[in-house]
Amino acid sequence: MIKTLALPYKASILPFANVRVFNQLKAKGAKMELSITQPDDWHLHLRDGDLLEAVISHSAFHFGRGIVMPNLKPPIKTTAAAVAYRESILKALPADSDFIPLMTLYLTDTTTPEEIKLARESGVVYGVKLYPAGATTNSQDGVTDLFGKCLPVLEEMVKHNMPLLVHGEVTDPEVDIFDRERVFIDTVLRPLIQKFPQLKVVMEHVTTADAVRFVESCSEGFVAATVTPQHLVLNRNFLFQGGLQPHNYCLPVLKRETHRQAIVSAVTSGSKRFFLGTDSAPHERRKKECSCGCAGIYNALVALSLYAKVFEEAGALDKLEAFTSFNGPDFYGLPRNTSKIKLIKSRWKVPESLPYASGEIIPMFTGETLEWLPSSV
Ligand SMILES: NC(=O)N[C@@H](CC(=O)O)C(=O)O
Ligand SMILES: [Zn+2]
Ligand SMILES: [Zn+2]
Repeated sequence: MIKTLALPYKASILPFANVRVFNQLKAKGAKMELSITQPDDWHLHLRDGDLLEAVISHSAFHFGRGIVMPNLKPPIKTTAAAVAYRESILKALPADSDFIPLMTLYLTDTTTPEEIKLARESGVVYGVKLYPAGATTNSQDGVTDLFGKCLPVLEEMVKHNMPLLVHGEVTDPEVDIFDRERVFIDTVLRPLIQKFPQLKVVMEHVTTADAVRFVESCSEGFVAATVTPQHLVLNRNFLFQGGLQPHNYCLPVLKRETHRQAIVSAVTSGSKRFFLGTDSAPHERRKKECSCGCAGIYNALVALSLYAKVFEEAGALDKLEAFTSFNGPDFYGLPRNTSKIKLIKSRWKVPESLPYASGEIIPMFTGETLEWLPSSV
C-alpha cells in the first residue's frame, strides 16, 4: 500500500530504481517513479507547542531523521533542555512514526566545556549550533565573540568529535546583507578552521558561490554544507516578483542567479561535501505578513519534490540519493537509513494554507502544482 500524506495522485506506476531505465521511459512519456533510501533532514526547525504539533508529521513522513535546531524561545542551551525537548517531539509524533530527532545545543558566550561533555554522553545531542548574536530568528542569545569567548568549548568539541553547525553570516550592520556570508567566511570560518583543523563544521544553508568554493577547498570529512530547496530553485528576484513576497524571505536571504547556479552545480556534481538540510522554518502567517516579517520558509511539504526537480533538470537524477540520503549520515558518522521512499513523477498541488490551533502556516509554493510526489513504499 502506498501512503501519500493525504495528497491524492493519479498515476499508472512502473516501479523501478534505475535512472537509465527511468530516462528511457521518460522519453516514451510513461509515468515513472524513483525509489531511494529514506532521506534525512540535516537542518530542521520543529518549534514547540502547537506549531510543533502542526508540522511534525510532515517532516516525519518524508525524513528518517532530522537535526533539530535549538533556536526556541528560550533557546536549548543545555543537554537537560535538549533531552526534554526531544521528549516533547517524540510525544508529538504520529503513533506509527519511526522519525528520530537528533538534538542540538545553542552555543552562547557562556557555554561550558562540561556541557559539551554532558551533551556527548547523553547520546541524543549531535551538534552544537553557532548563531552569531542577532544574525537570524531567535539568535539574540547567540555568540558575540567566538574567538574571545568560546575557545575552550571548541577544544572540547574537537575532543568529543562534536560537529559545530554554523549560521554563517556576520551581523555588522555596515556589511551589505548580500555580502554577509562571504564576509563571514573570510573573517570567521577560515580562521576558525585554521585554528581547529580537526573540528567538524557544517556550514548551514549555503547561498553563495563563495561558500561553495570555500567548502570545496576544505578537507572532506571535516567541513561540509547543507543546502535548502529555496536556495536551489529561487534567486533574489523571487523576493519582489509582482510585489513583496514575504513567504520567500529567509536568512541568509536569497542571492542573485549566478550564486544559485553555483549551488546547483555543487550539489548535482556528486560531491560528498553537500547534503540535504531543508531549513524548514514555520512561522504563523501573521508573523510573516506584517510590517516587520520574520525570516523563515516553511518547505517541509515541498522539499523533496523540489530537490528532485533540481537534479532532474540538471540531468543528475543518479546523484540525488547520495545528496538526500548518504552524504549526511556519512559526514555525521551515522548509519544510512535502510528504509526506502518513492518519488512518483506525478503532478500534485501544494495546499494553500495549513491551519492549526494558533493560526495558519503558508507553505512554500503555496497553491502551486509540483511534480515528484513523495510517497512511502
Ligand atoms: N532560515 C531562516 O530564515 N529562519 C530560521 C533561522 C535560521 O535558520 O537562520 C528560523 O528559525 O526561522
Ligand atoms: Zn540559519
Ligand atoms: Zn535554520
